[in-house]
Amino acid sequence: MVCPPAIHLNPEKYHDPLSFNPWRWKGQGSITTSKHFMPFGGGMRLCAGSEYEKLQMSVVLHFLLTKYRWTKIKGGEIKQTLGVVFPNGLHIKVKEVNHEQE
Ligand code: HEM
Repeated sequence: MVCPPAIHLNPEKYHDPLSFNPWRWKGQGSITTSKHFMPFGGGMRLCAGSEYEKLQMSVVLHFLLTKYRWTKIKGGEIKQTLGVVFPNGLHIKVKEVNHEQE
């Protein structure tokens, strides 16, 4: 049995693991499951919804990032527990982008 958060937040494998840095996987190809990266589990218990979920997250993120602008108001401090939590929340203001005015 493995604990994915313990693996994903291992500073011996990932430099500064709590910082938001999607580029840490740049150039590594499309790794879905490895012994150092298993967001959807692995092996016989691999998440049955993993491909569907990756498509859904791509579509949702695409629209959230292209149609809206986000401004941080307060919070956002990360605390490492068994997972990653925001003890004081993360307050953001979301504004729809008006592409005609840009
Ligand atoms: C971001 C979203 C999701 C994440 C991070 C996630 C993660 C996981 C993980 C880590 C496991 C393995 C649990 C274990 O080893 O016991 C799992 C199993 C599973 N997931 Fe997901 N999941 C997600 C979304 C979904 C969705 C949308 C569905 C269904 C439409 C789904 C269906 C399942 C099923 C049926 C299993 C059990 C597979 C088995 O034991 O044979 N998951 N998921």
